[in-house]
Amino acid sequence: MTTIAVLGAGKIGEALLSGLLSGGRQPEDLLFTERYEERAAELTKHYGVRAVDVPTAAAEADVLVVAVKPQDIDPVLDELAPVVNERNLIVSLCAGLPTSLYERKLPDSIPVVRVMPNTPMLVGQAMSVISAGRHAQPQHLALVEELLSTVGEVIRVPESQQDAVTALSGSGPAYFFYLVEAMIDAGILLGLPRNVAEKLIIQSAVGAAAMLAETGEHPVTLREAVTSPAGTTIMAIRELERHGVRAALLAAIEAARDRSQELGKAHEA
Ligand SMILES: NC(=O)C1=CN([C@@H]2O[C@H](COP(=O)(O)OP(=O)(O)OC[C@H]3O[C@@H](n4cnc5c(N)ncnc54)[C@H](OP(=O)(O)O)[C@@H]3O)[C@@H](O)[C@H]2O)C=CC1
Ligand SMILES: O=C(O)[C@@H]1CCC=N1
Repeated sequence: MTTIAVLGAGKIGEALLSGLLSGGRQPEDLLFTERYEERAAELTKHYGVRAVDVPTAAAEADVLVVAVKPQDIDPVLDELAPVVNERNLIVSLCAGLPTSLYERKLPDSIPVVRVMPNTPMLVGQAMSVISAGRHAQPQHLALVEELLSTVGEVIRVPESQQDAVTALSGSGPAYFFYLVEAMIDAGILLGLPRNVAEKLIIQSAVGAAAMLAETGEHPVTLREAVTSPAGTTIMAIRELERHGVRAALLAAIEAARDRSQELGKAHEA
């Protein structure tokens, strides 16, 4: 069985550990590193997974998943450089960081796969997007695909598309949560009790997502089916257009893409 070490078990690292366990991996096949002992002890207690240092992770694990913030990558690379070997595959989850950064800082020929996952991984519904670095072979991509397919959907894209992917699906769940939060506020504005507003909006979101996933219909067709002539929905759509919501989304996602590019540039040679 492949042993996987998660370097930096924060929000996404923990989601990965939790998702892999729910997907059938055994705690003894997983390892993690963490900066603070208290956090490490908490995770070990909860998941039964062992906390280790970086040399132990490199010696025992086949796959090293880097899940620290991009701003924290330098010390991790310094720790990894002397201990990684040809049996390790590096999988980077870090927004913006190119595979070339790892290839430059780590010994020759270490295979690197860049992945942009998202937090629905916690419930087995991640969208993970993977790209091969210079030394990653088809078997490395296949291994990463196999691991991540236990926690959601996986597709491959050229690495040049990863900043856009980060802005769309990496950050994407946050936009939906923001929308849900705003719609619940609207329910409060209209005088509904909070628990009722929450139930209505969350089930509407779940139902809309299921229709998108299961009918194969275009979102425009699905929206048109809700929008009756001279009815209620078109009045709401007119206000969304008047307030520039579509333009705001385009600008927001472009800004997220730009930030991903900037995080990468901060680590250029
Ligand atoms: N959150 C998300 O939805 C997604 C995040 N990502 C990417 O995943 C990465 C992690 O993001 P996220 O989980 O949100 O961030 P977090 O800050 O929650 O997680 C990072 C974790 O790494 C720990 N850490 C930092 N440096 C080290 C180190 N040297 N050794 C061991 N552990 C260390 C941090 O500890 P401490 O708390 O002490 O700093 C923290 O627990 C980022 O690169 C991000 O771009 C990708 C897709 C989605
Ligand atoms: O906000 C971030 O930078 C990370 C990357 C994608 C989602 N969260």
